[in-house]
Amino acid sequence: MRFTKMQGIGNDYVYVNCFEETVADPAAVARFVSDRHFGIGSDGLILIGPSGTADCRMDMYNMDGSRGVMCGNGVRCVGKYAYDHGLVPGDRRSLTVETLAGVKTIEFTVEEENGRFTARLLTVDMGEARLTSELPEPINVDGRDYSFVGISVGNPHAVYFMDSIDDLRLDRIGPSFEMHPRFQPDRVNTEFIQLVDRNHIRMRVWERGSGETWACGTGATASAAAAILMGYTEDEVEVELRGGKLRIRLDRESGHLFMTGPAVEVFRGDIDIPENL
Ligand SMILES: N[C@H](CCC[C@H](N)C(=O)O)C(=O)O
Repeated sequence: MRFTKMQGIGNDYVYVNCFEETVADPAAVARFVSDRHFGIGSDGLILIGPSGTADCRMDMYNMDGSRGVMCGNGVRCVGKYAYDHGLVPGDRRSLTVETLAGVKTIEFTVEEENGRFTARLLTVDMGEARLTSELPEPINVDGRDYSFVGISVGNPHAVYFMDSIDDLRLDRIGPSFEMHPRFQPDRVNTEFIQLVDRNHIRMRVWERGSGETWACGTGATASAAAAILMGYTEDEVEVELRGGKLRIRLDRESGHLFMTGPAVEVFRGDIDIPENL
């Protein structure tokens, strides 16, 4: 199976061009390729395929093989892949990607790299955020009291505003937030936010199905929406994550949130998928 390894501020996935390849059991392949010791190493698997309603389609699978509805860092990389690999005409500076959370429109700038034009900075219309909790809602996790803001941007997020986030042992506490009864049966992506000022927040994330990742585009979008809703920030927020920074902007007229960030191709390869996955 030919693949392309790409990352959006450190949130790395294995991408497969399903215009050319067929992946019979994406959940099993996601678990196999994501393994950082016995596979390629990634936060999951993303399939880029044909669409009847957009320039292409994105299907995203977490490290544990569970299917995600939407992936912010992933859809930027899909946009870059589609442009760089000629899935759309070279004079385009925007394209559409079909996802389980609807068709997303991406605008991008193009740079010349090694004599080729390539998309590097991309802005995604992430649509509207939907509040899924009280503002905020109290919760007890492992005997400790917290409060969270529940936000859906197609996929579910629970946003916790903390005094500090660097000392959090997400490897220990993350599963308790993901598996808390309040968020079953779907589980939830959990963001821990430290406010810097009215235009900057810092974020760490424990992702449903992937654990702590170095960035989460939908999580950054949900967190900015929560911070704006709570009155903590202005309508444009820089979100600093472990792997880099994203810019989230709320357009009050449309109610849509726009996420801007980079997308990088790391390497290409070919891997034999075992029969008995
Ligand atoms: N890393 C992704 C989020 C994937 C969400 C996935 N963990 C789920 O909802 O199951 C992002 O950049 O938005």
